[in-house]
Amino acid sequence: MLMNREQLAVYFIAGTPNCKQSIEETLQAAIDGGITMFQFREKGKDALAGSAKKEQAVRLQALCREANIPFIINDDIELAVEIGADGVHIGQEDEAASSVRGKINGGIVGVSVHTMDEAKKAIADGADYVGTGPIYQTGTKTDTGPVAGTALIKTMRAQNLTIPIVGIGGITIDNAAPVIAAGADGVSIISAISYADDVKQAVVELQAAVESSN
Ligand SMILES: Nc1nc(C(F)(F)F)ncc1COP(=O)(O)OP(=O)(O)O
Ligand SMILES: [Mg+2]
Repeated sequence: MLMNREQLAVYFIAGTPNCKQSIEETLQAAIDGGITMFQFREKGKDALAGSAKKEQAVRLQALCREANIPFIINDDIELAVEIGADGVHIGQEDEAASSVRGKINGGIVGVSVHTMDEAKKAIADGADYVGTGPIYQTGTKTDTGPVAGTALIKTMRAQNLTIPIVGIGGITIDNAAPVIAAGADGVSIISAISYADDVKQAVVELQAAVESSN
């Protein structure tokens, strides 16, 4: 699936451990609010595995297909290939984007980067977008590096790297605008959506925050 940078605008990421309600209800409400891309990141305590994880992925993939938004799987390349996901997101400890691209025939490949060298390697390897952070303090990912702010986003743009960039880590309605102002094409959100009292409204407000700073 070809990706355009506008699809990164409000990129919802979630796994079953991150959701108050059922992940299906949360995802559908987020879709109704206007998310532009979804990533199934089934990680951490109580995360599903094996056939339960695959069946959950297939149900979420169907919701995304119905809404015509890309369905991305984090880390689990084999599962992405098996169910025909629209793409994968990989970290520095996974195989290179170049070899992943070969496996997901035309799917989207996103890479987590924390330095200019990692960003340049991801670009050379053919990544469709890079994710960088944590922009702010995050409560979700326990093994993050130090809070990075928007420095790497600004540096990448200052050096005329044009690859689509999404910021991640502690982003909320109130602090999303600076991420876009720094040069990111979108924001990746877990808790500010999945734990919102009104998921749909939270997405609507995030979309407005992103659009206001474009
Ligand atoms: N899942 C992610 N998605 C993004 C995206 F760009 F989509 F916002 N950025 C970063 C991550 C972090 O992924 P994770 O598997 O927890 O850690 P690591 O990067 O160390 O593999
Ligand atoms: Mg990973």
